[in-house]
Amino acid sequence: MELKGNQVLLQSEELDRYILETSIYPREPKILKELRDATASHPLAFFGTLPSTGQFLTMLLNLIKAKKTIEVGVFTGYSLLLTALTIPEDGKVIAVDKNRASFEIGLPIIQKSGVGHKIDFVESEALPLLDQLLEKEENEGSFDFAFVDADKGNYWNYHERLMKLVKVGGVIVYDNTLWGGTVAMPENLVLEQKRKVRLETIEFNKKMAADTRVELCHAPIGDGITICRRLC
Ligand SMILES: C[S@@+](CC[C@H](N)C(=O)[O-])C[C@H]1O[C@@H](n2cnc3c(N)ncnc32)[C@H](O)[C@@H]1O
Ligand SMILES: O=c1cc(-c2ccc(O)cc2)oc2c(O)c(O)ccc12
Repeated sequence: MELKGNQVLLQSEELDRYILETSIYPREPKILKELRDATASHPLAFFGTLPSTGQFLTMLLNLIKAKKTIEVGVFTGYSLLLTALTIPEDGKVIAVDKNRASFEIGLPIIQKSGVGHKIDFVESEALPLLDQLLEKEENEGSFDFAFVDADKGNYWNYHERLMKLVKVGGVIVYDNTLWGGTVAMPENLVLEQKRKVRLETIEFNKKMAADTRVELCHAPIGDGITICRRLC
């Protein structure tokens, strides 16, 4: 069956709600909830990183003690704000999005949070920005962490660049890599508007699975996330 709405990959929406209400919403920082609420009336509100994914990203950032990070795909800033809240006072997140207007919806909340100074937002297509970062030798292997949540057809292009920017032992997370569960469905059961990204995601997942440069974990959190750790 096609997955819709909040893209629940679990056995039931009730189980998804159970996890949210038991373990996620009560621990979600108030300022992130505020940003989520400010995004709720946006016609593309479903773009926002899911709180389940956000909670996992926060734990991962803490576990690896991430200090210098990159984010590709900001929208109104949910994952960006959680990153800035989690990295240390002298940490930095370089965030790129081709659309500044959506970032500006979250900006007043980010400014109020007191962690805005850790954020360098760049309005740009992501590929040229990553290429620009790579032009400076000092950026190579200098990032602890990257989160990618933008155009799915470019994920492999982002991966090739991020593999040079992230240090050996650093972590890259890709969002939406189960694409509402459609990656495992026959095409004829998938809504027409989801088919292109489904094929792009299947192709990306195949390439990632074969990439021996990384340790890999493909986890059914949120809309599916792929976590990879650079090995060499
Ligand atoms: C799903 S949203 C990101 C959600 C965000 N992580 C959050 O927590 O709310 C995807 C974003 O990627 C941006 N985007 C899509 N293609 C892009 C590209 N080629 N370069 C830069 N940004 C892009 C869109 O403008 C959009 O804001
Ligand atoms: O419904 C979407 C669509 C996208 C998307 C598709 C194609 C692009 O070039 C950029 C973005 O991304 C989404 C996403 O990241 C998400 O978490 C939920 C829904 C969608």
